[in-house]
Amino acid sequence: MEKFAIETVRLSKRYNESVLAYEDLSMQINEGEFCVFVGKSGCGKTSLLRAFAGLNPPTSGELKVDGRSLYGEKKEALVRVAGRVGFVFQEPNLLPWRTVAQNIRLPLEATGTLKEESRVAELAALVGLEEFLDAFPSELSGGMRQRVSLARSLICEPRLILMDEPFGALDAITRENMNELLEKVWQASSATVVLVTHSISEAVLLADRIIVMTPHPGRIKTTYRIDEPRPRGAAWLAKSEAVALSSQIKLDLEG
Ligand SMILES: Nc1ncnc2c1ncn2[C@@H]1O[C@H](COP(=O)(O)OP(=O)(O)OP(=O)(O)O)[C@@H](O)[C@H]1O
Repeated sequence: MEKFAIETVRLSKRYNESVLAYEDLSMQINEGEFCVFVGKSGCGKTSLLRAFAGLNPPTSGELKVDGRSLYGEKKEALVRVAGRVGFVFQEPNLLPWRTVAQNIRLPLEATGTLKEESRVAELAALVGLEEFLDAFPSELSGGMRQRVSLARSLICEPRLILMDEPFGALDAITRENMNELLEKVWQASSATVVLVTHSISEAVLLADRIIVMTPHPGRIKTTYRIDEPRPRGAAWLAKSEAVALSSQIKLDLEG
């Protein structure tokens, strides 16, 4: 039987009388799946991602992460999930006075799991920063900083990695490199990834499944499954199937 990393039933979030961020979202994200949300600004993607992380309770509906009701009465589900979720934001949010190694290590200190220290060098190597362990964020490019942020999100061996427009601030070539790296990191980790992006090509390149949302309030408009083998690379994006899918998603977003 398929295990779900995330399951929602009619999930909604209302901030106040005039702002309904997302509404009636029912979905199941499988364990190990790479699921990408695409939608215009304001369709509630960040609010939803933060709900998955245990940081922003929905107003109604059911949300299960790893089989447990996240905001139910038993708060231990929230605590359990918090330790096993990696979060990557648009900005790398590194502490400028700490080195690369010290930034990657931060979640270990926060959770008191210092025994996993050897993973710092291992993860720095995975994201290609083994030579920069002692460098400070000010000495790194934007792409390198985001690679530190990615390594930091992996340090607690998360079962679920939530990514909110992680490469939106990077130039096109660095972004392509980061996409390749992310696919590699995901395959090595077997974690579930939920990625929010405005980039259709990024979604088509990386996703097992794309969920297109409509804005005000955010609802699921369409879902696409992509079975193309990995690693995909630019050759996949040039295939007629990928081009047609990208055009369809563009139409969905405009419609
Ligand atoms: N704390 C809050 N209080 C009130 N309204 C909020 C709050 N956070 C978000 N909103 C509103 O909820 C709606 C959804 O916001 P959210 O940031 O989740 O959307 P988004 O799809 O991630 O947008 P973007 O792509 O621009 O990041 C927006 O109208 C936003 O202004």
